[in-house]
Amino acid sequence: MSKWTIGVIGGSGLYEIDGLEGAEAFSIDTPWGAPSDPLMRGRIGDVTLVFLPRHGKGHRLTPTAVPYRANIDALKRAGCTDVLSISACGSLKQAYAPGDYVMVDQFIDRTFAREKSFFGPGMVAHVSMADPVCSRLSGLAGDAAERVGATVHRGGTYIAMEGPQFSSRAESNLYRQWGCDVIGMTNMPEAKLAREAELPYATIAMVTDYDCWFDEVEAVSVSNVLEVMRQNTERAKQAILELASGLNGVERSPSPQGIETCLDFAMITAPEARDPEILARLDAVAGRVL
Ligand SMILES: CSC[C@H]1O[C@H](OP(=O)(O)O)[C@H](O)[C@@H]1O
Ligand SMILES: Nc1ncnc2[nH]cnc12
Repeated sequence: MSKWTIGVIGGSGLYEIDGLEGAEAFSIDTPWGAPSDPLMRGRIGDVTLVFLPRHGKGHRLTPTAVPYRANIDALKRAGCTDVLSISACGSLKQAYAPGDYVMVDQFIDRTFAREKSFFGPGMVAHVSMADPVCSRLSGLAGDAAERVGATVHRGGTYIAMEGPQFSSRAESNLYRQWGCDVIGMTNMPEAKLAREAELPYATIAMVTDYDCWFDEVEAVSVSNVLEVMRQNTERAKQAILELASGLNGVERSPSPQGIETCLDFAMITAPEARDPEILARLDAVAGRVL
């Protein structure tokens, strides 16, 4: 029977998870450097969870400095079948209030100072990002969050900004005009890299603030983000455990969107033109097809 191994990337305010059977910390080195922190593996029944705090324990890493490639490669090497991100975000819509969860299904990537691909000169690949989120994982995570009492909005566009500064009011209003629902600094290039690694990815965007467009409410600051996260972290942890409990004993079939085989249609470099050094670095991410 095929089992679930869910990688969980914890965002701001979520640096560890407890309540797992057989929990053990472990380190993985990758061809892309070290991940943000040692990983933690544990089980709920026959479901394995692998936890990684995105910014490292103590929140050492800026959104720009998060080693996104190493993190995704490490989760792949750890045997993850799926990756769930938990992220703090600002709301760009009045109806998405602080404390609510948004099950993001689209992204706009406005980051510009990050490595965004495992591929490059000597091994070129173009994966589709038309549907960047695994709808099955997102649906299951949203259901689990609802079961532990969260207000969950299904679907939403997350705009990823470079940061680390928050947006100006003009930017915040522009993103609203673009139809974005929430804003954060980390889900790109994470979602792109997960797709390149053929890992179904979903994110629970936990609204912590109204950014700075809403004149009736104080503009975002770290202290209001952390205050909402403090109230919400326990529920986020419960949602993760509830997701795993719900999948205990459930056979895992491949993602209905074909994400685990997306590299079949993505690689374009002729075999004789491939650079062996890059191929060696792709052993975990693209080993299935190389
Ligand atoms: C502490 S507020 C800004 C910070 O929070 C979000 O991070 P994450 O997605 O890891 O929860 C946001 O993207 C910024 O990095
Ligand atoms: N308003 C906001 N902008 C960017 N990242 C955030 N993370 C939490 N709130 C945010």
